[in-house]
Parts: sequence; structure tokens; C-alpha cells
Amino acid sequence: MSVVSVSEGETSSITCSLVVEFLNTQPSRKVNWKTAELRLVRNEFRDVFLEVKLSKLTNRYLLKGIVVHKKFLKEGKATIHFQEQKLMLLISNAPTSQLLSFLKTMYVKMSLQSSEPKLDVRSRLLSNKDKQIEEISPVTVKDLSKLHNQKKSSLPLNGSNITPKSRKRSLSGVGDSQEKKKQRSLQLEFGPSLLTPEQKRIVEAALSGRNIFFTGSAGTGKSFLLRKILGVLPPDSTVATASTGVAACQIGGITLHSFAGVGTGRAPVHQCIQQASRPVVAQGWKRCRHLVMDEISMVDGKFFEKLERVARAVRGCDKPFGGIQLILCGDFFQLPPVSKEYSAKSRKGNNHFEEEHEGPATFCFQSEAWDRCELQTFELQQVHRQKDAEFVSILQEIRLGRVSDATADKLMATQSHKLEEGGILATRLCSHTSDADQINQSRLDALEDSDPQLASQLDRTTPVTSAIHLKVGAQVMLLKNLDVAKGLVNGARGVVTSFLPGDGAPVVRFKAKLEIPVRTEKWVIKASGGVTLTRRQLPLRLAWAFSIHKSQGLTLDCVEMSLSRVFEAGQAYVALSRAKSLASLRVIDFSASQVRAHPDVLKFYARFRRAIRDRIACEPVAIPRKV
Ligand SMILES: Nc1ncnc2c1ncn2[C@@H]1O[C@H](COP(=O)(O)OP(=O)(O)OP(=O)(O)O)[C@@H](O)[C@H]1O
Ligand SMILES: [Mg+2]
Repeated sequence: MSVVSVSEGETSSITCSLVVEFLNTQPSRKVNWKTAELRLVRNEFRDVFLEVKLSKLTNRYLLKGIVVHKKFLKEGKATIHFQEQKLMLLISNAPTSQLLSFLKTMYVKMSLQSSEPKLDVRSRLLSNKDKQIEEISPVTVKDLSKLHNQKKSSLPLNGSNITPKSRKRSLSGVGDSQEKKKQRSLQLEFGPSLLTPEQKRIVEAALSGRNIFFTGSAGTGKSFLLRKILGVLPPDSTVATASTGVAACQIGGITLHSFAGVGTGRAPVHQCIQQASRPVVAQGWKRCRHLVMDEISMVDGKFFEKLERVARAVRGCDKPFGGIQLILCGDFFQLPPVSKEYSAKSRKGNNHFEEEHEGPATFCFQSEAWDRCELQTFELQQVHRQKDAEFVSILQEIRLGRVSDATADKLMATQSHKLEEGGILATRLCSHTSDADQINQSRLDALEDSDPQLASQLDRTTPVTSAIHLKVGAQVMLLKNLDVAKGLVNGARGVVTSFLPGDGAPVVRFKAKLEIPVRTEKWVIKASGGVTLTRRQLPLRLAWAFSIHKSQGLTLDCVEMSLSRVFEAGQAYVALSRAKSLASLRVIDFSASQVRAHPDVLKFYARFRRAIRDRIACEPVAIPRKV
């Protein structure tokens, strides 16, 4: 049975870059096209063709006996090998979700066509049908049910269209576990659209090419939406960034600092321009046409201002940000840019935060560059992370820096929650990074060492051994979606129960009541200029404790926190809003006086709410001048 998930209305055309490789010559001949349009069409006999439009040239290739290589689908690449025609089409720079959708349509239409009765050559020659080529209609419910019935009666793909080899490797792939795994992750990234109407409007705005900023409470799906937006933009000219490494990892991107190539960005602007003019960095800036930034609340206003000038200088274009489209998102009620004082405090334990600037940190929306970019602004309303309406309303209060007596009582009552289950402890969120590191290290040290031979085997098999030390009993968090249906998702909590004798893989018991060996996973990150960075490591991290700063953007299974030492506006809100429900939360000490929203943020949101007061919630607005 096929493992391809298809939904109605998949696309039947895409625009991409294309290399046509003719394999009938030695060596093969390649022709390169920067822009090509691919369309699925059929003729009067219902044969399915791939039509390739290259500037003034149009070619059609019969979709028969093809092999589709889709290993790099996530990078907007795929290869279609026409074995009979001895031809390869190498697709690149295609928006990832559209490419997947296009290949799915191709699969559905080819599969259905293969079961239709065939006309022999003679009948075709004698046919008096008018010659015609028409675009293939989108996949319909009828197509899907036909395909379903075909599969049930094990008829699928037995026509001559797809060779046995292609059956294994093409989209029609049989369900070997590797293939299933890949498909699952693809379905998750680009799969059937789950976007709400308010989220869809933002995708449309992003596609319109305008600069946009969208905000919304924690868990309204901002990062989820960014991933969808990344799926519809051309990969070669799109750069996904976030203010922190953890947040960047969530959207498969890099930190804004590493893209910008201006070091810490604290140098005067002319020096930043010099740094960014180094050929490799400048190339990234020049190729970038869509710049995505998540967790914008933690980007310092002065840094943003400098980046805008760097972009104009390096790209030699005086439009805001040198003409790059900005797609910004974040919630200014969450953590603010890291202040110098905080950097100094946290550096002792972990110098993760290098974004310090001279002088106090400012918000992005307070910079002149923000105004120059004329961002269309949206506010998402529907919270997805928490389902419980009572908890959502508690969080909304805390977000605004308010704590009613009822809310304080509810939060304090969580102190007695028993969250431990099956040896999995709640993750402690700490206000200071050094506290979190100290807890993880001391708890790990307190555990008995597991078989040293197996541990060293693990060292040899993972390239990041110096970064992650595990023992039986170690509390861990999953860093990748392994199986969404089974609850093995990014943020899932578990405990190491043993190591496999063979390859030394740690066996983890997860909260979702599953015990599985966890093996290394590959992270593929799109850096600027179409450069792909890959990292292979165990998708685990120690989870007795995290700093609140490092938890921003995450959804956590079971979490406890001490809120008596929080020091930033929004910090208590970020910590509390990581939990999915009140039941999976334990607040050890709570003091209403520590809950604070930044006054400038309150003013910023008040202005933009006033501007949309008489319109529907998700109406785009230009926010009046800054605070
Ligand atoms: N349309 C949707 N349908 C179903 N689930 C959704 C939808 N949008 C988001 N989610 C889910 O809601 C959860 C929170 O989403 P996400 O992390 O993107 O929120 P966020 O706004 O970025 O939060 P934060 O401000 O904390 O970073 C995720 O588990 C995500 O998969
Ligand atoms: Mg997020």
C-alpha cells in the first residue's frame, strides 16, 4: 500500500529552476534554465504528460516508466528520470510544499491512468478525436476514492507507467520503514493544510511580497505558520532566521546573527558593513529576497537598525532592507532583547547570549528601521498549544502583567501536582541559565555510570558526544518529530532506561508510554545563498532543567518552575505558557509581584489594537508611529 498522503486540490503546476540532462550522449549533455514552468497535462487519449515551458520553448514528456528521486525534497529539489526517453529533469528552487503537492498530483494521476483501458496504436491512428492538450484538473475527492479502491483491490501501479524499480524509489514507494519515516516527516512539514482562516490570510500576505509582521500570544501557531510560509517560498532566495539558536532550530533556520555576518553587531555601523561585505557574507545578503525572522521580540532594536543599513549598503539598493521582503513574527509580551546586565549574569554559567549592545536594549518596534519597512501587521487570536479555556485565560492575564486573586490561587494550587510518571520527572524551568546547567550536571553526576564500554561505543557513533552525555536514568527531551501520531514530537519528555548492546543506542521511555531506542538524526539547515548545512546527532537533550530563555518557542510535556527569581518582563509568561495544561504544570513558588509586562510593549499593542478596533481581528494595519 502506498504511503503517500494526498489531499484534494493538490497543485498541477510549479515554477522552478531546471536542468535538463540528455543521457543518450556520452558524456551526457546538460542544459540549465533559471526559470521553468512545469505543468501536468493530458492529450485526447488521456495520456499524462509533463509539459516543460522554457522561455519560448515548450516540450512534453510522456509520464511513463519514470523514477522520481525526492531525497532533497525539503530543499526544493527533485529529479524525474524518464528511463525510456533517456532524460533527466533536475528540479531545484521549487517552493517545497508546492513541489510535494505537484509530485503527489503526478502520482495520483499516473496511478489512475495506469488502470484505465489502453487504446492500441492502430486505434489511435484511426481515431477521429481532435488533437488536444489540456491541463490536468486538480485532484478531486472522486480521484482519491478511486485510488483508494484501486489500492484495496491491490491493483495500483501495475500498469506500465512505473517500473518495478521506480515502485521502490518513486512516490509510489512501498512501505519500507525508511520510506515511511521520510514520508511522515514530509507530511508533517508540508502535509494536508491545517491552517486556520486567520493563518491562511497571513500566508497570502507573505506571498503578496509585502513586508509583514505577525504577532499573537504564545501557542497561537506563529512558528508553525512560519514553517508553512517557508514551504511556499523559493528556497534559494529565502533565509529562515530566529533570534536564538533554539528558536531557529524550530523552523529549520539559522540565527539572525550568523546570517548577518556582522559578529555581535555591536561595532559601529560602518564596521558592520565592512564585515558583511566579505564575499561569502555579501553573497548571502545579495541572494536573499525573503528574510524570515522568528522570535523578533528578542532582536535588539539597535541591531535591527544596523542590519537594515547593512542590507542597503551590501545590496547597493536604497529601499528599506535593500529591497528584501521581511517576514517577521514574535510576541513582544514574551522575552525582550537580552540586556547587558543579563548577559553578564548568565555568561558565568553559559555564554549563549552574545547579542549584547552598548547601552540598554530596545525593542525592534522602537527603531526607525521598523517604521521605514512599513510592515503589514497581523495578530493571531486562536491559541493552539493549550486546549483548556481556563488555562488560556490565566495565561492571557499573566501576558498583560496582571494577576487576579483567582489566578494566583490557581497557580499556587499547582504546587501539589504530582507530575512524575514512569520515572519521567517534570522539567524545571529556571530563570538563570547557570542554575539549569548546574541542575543537569549534578543530577547526571548523581546517577550510576552505565556500562562504560557501551557509553564509549555511543561516543564513537555520535559526532556530538562531547555535547551530550547520557546515563541510565537521565531525564531527556526529544528534539525532533519522530512520530507525530504516537506523540513522539519535538519537546516530548522521557527517561533513558538502557543502552542497546549492539550499537549503544539509548533506549528512552517516553511520557506517551512508548519505550524505543533513539538513534541519530540528521538536521538539514538552509543557510544563505542556498548553502545547506547538515548536522547529525542524537535528538535528545538533558531535561532535568532548562533556562526560561532557552525554553522560548517550545511546547513542553510536564514542567515545573520557580518564579520567585524571574527578573525580566514577560519571563513568567514565557515559562507558564510552555505547559499544555494546568494539570501538566507545577509552580513551586509564585509571587504576583514578579509578573510584569513591559510598559512600552503595552503601549505598542494598545496602539495597534486601537488601529484595528473597528475591523476584524486579523485585518492588516500599519501601526502609527513608534513609542
Ligand atoms: N492550525 C493549527 N492546527 C493545529 N495545530 C496547530 C495549528 N497551529 C499551531 N498548532 C500547534 O500549536 C502548537 C504551538 O504552535 P507554535 O509553537 O507554532 O506557537 P507559537 O505561536 O510559535 O508559540 P511561541 O510564542 O511560544 O513560540 C504547536 O504544537 C503547533 O503544532
Ligand atoms: Mg514560536
